[in-house]
Amino acid sequence: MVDERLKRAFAEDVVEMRRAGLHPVVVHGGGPQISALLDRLDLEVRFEAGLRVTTPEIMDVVRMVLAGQVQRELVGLINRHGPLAVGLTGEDAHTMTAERRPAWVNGEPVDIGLVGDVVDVNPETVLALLDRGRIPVVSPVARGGDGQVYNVNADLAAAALAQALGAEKLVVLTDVAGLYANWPDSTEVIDRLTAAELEVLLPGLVSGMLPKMQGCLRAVREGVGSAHVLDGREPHALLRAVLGGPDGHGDGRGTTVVPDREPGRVAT
Ligand SMILES: Nc1ncnc2c1ncn2[C@@H]1O[C@H](COP(=O)(O)OP(=O)(O)O)[C@@H](O)[C@H]1O
Ligand SMILES: CC(=O)N[C@@H](CCC(=O)OP(=O)(O)O)C(=O)O
Repeated sequence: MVDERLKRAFAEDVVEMRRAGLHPVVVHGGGPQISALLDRLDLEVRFEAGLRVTTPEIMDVVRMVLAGQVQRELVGLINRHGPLAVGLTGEDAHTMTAERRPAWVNGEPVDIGLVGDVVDVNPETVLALLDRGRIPVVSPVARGGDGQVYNVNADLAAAALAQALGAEKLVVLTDVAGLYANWPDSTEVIDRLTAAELEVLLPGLVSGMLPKMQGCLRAVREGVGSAHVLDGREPHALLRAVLGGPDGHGDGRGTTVVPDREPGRVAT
């Protein structure tokens, strides 16, 4: 999402999915763009357990960059192909409600400020947009029952929305080839694992991969058919994973997380 060519390819893929009769919903991030503006404003850029330490001042910047810059840009790129994309944040029509998310580092709780966990999703607005043939583009910002606005990690927001929509797939794009088995010592990608296998690996995961895989686990445990971590540096990785492949069910790249018992799979 910081490379013009890749951004255009992503928008094309989403439009192609729509044309193929699927109902894509985009939840975007923007960590690098937020960090760049914080730097310019001389505000601290700090992450704990893969989540940005978010003061009220930083929250204003997060919301401005996500809803005012990254989301607008994606909506614009998709809409080059027709009147398709409509942007919203989790705040709109209470699409997502958040609660302060605690973080633990080495077993100790750390204060990461206004970081939220999605505790409730009202998918009505997203469903209504899908019904009208639109492509919802959702920024991961949500209000709490306390009226406070929270910064939600994009992967966790996507997982919560996928769960509430009963999505067939959660697809997460990142800047590596997938979940590496032995990061940072090796770049051998784990191509497929079950929810139970992922649960075992989770405590050993660090930085941005932790919320990403927590999101994948949550999604497949809560009814999403499968979750995929793909290399977003490869143009059209999304379309290949969703429509490509000999069986029309992905091209086998990246990491796929499947529920513990896949529907239709016969136990042997
Ligand atoms: N096991 C792992 N496999 C792959 N990447 C990992 C792993 N553990 C940590 N990482 C780091 O996580 C990063 C992806 O997370 P993040 O930067 O938050 O991604 P995004 O911006 O795509 O959400 C990778 O660039 C890599 O530095
Ligand atoms: C709580 C938290 O960390 N929120 C993220 C929201 C954006 C995001 O998730 O962006 P990426 O997908 O590019 O990482 C942040 O402030 O960076």
